[in-house]
Amino acid sequence: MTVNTQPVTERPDPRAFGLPVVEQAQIPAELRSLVARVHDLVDAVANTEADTDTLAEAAATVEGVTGRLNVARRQIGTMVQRDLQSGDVEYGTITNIVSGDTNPAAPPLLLERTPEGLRGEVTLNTVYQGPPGLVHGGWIAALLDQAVGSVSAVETTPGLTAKLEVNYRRPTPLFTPLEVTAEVDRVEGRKVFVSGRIRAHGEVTAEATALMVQVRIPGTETQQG
Ligand SMILES: CCCCCCCCCCCC(=O)SCCNC(=O)CCNC(=O)[C@H](O)C(C)(C)COP(=O)(O)OP(=O)(O)OC[C@H]1O[C@@H](n2cnc3c(N)ncnc32)[C@H](O)[C@@H]1OP(=O)(O)O
Repeated sequence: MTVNTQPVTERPDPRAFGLPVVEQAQIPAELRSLVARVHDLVDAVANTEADTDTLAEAAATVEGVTGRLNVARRQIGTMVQRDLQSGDVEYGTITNIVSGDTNPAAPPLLLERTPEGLRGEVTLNTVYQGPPGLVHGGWIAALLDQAVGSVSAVETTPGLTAKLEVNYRRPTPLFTPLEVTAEVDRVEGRKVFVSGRIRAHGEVTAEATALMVQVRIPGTETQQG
């Protein structure tokens, strides 16, 4: 791996950019429970064949609960600080659609550091369905984008996806543990070349290569190129 970038120890703190940061351990258990219940609710709604009286009652109940929760909303861009088992600190948006702690629509994908990069496991239900019984191709890309973006952020500094190429090798099944891995291949100035894979039953179902461009950090332009 060619490394020509900022040392990891200089990873920017989102607070310096005016973004609120919530420590993962400080997310209340009650909120985590609510997120899990609503995650299950989305699946139930997507698949229900309940009678119309039950549907109308459920809609009214959910509308009421939504109103009560909307009384106090977080600032857009709120970040969560995660302390990885490896001792690294990672920041992500708290509502990130793939891995956000408070997003009931997130599967969620939780990634941990390995000697090669990052690794996580996720099992998707019919909310993520594309073809019958299979994961939607856009969601496969989303999982891979998150994994390669995260490995770039953890191993170098945070960036945005400039280019993502996905090869769909085999159908990716629902209700099956999927292994997601990502690694940094090389770094050239602000350009971080990364790759990722999804495996089901040990077989690669999709793989991606991507270019992440590191975010410009004020005061470091000459180091970053
Ligand atoms: C803290 C939280 C962490 C949290 C952890 C993060 C996990 C998040 C994972 C999800 C990631 C996302 O979804 S990100 C969201 C989707 N992506 C986006 O919205 C990005 C939209 N695009 C952009 O904003 C911009 O194009 C950028 C930032 C990518 C690049 O703009 P820039 O910063 O002005 O840089 P620029 O000078 O143009 O390019 C720098 C170098 O990269 C090359 N380059 C740029 N784009 C491309 C390209 N598509 N293909 C080839 N090469 C390219 C240029 O030629 C140049 O090479 P050279 O001349 O230097 O050789």
